[in-house]
Amino acid sequence: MAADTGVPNAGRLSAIVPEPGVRKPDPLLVMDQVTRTFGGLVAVRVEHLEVQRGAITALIGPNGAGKTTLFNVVSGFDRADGGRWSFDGQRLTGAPAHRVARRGLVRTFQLTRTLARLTVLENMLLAAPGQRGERALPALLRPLWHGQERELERRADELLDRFRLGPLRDDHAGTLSGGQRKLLELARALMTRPVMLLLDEPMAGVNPALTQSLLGHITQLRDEGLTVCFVEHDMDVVMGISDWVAVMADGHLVAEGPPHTISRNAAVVDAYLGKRHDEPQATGQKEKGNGEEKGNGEEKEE
Ligand SMILES: Nc1ncnc2c1ncn2[C@@H]1O[C@H](COP(=O)(O)OP(=O)(O)OP(=O)(O)O)[C@@H](O)[C@H]1O
Repeated sequence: MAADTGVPNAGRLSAIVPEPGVRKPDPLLVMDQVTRTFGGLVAVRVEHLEVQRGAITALIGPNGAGKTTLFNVVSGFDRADGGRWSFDGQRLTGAPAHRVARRGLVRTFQLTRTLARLTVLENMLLAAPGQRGERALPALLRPLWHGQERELERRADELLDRFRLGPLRDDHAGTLSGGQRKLLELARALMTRPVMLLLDEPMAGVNPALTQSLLGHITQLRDEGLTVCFVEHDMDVVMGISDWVAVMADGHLVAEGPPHTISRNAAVVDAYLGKRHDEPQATGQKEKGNGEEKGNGEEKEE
């Protein structure tokens, strides 16, 4: 089990009482009374949630539980109706996405945001200034090729090699398979040298071989000190790499604990009872025959 790997901060979670809102020994992200409503619908009402530094935390829950909305709010891609949250001891409440990213908290999206008509390398470089206005970036890219941005290119190449995308650096992102796009999304997120990653369904639509590769990369990043929180529906994935699992249902945090305790938790069983597990999301639909999956060539921008 990942919690017993001897990774210091992740391992410290095993001593904690598994209950919703429990305090962690070394919390990096702390949320209090975070609320987001849409009309009359309460999408998120999380009283207290702490994410342990240096650990992999899975955020699970049935469809519509509020997981993505919570990610959106704390990463500055959506506004909250109330509540406060801090990162590394500093208030982060209401900060816009670019400022959140600059502070070291970077998120990826359910539908990969790689831009199909840019090359793999360009996709990497446009992540570098801090994930701001991607539409403005083609203009920004030109000066990137000169002067001080060489260092960014070096970092991009290093990351592409790490994720085995080096040979594809000059290909258009639209020609990558769905799984390769997921790898590119992860590599891009690392361009800003984040402290913590919020990954929204990083394995959705990815074939088993690439899932293993992604899991290996995420575990390795944790072992290097990165904090990871990810939304996932596949319980094998959750059990395989999580140090800790937080469970949401109907906007609330209903359970927390080490992965092996979660499936036996009554509140979790209640939350899932009668609810259907998610289908893989739109990107990376699997292609029969060669075990490799292809994207549809065009990315949906969010
Ligand atoms: N922009 C929006 N406008 C209206 N309702 C929304 C909006 N975004 C989310 N919701 C609603 O808020 C609730 C929580 O949605 P959210 O996408 O956060 O759930 P989730 O746990 O991520 O679900 P899934 O696992 O299916 O992605 C759902 O009822 C959803 O329909």
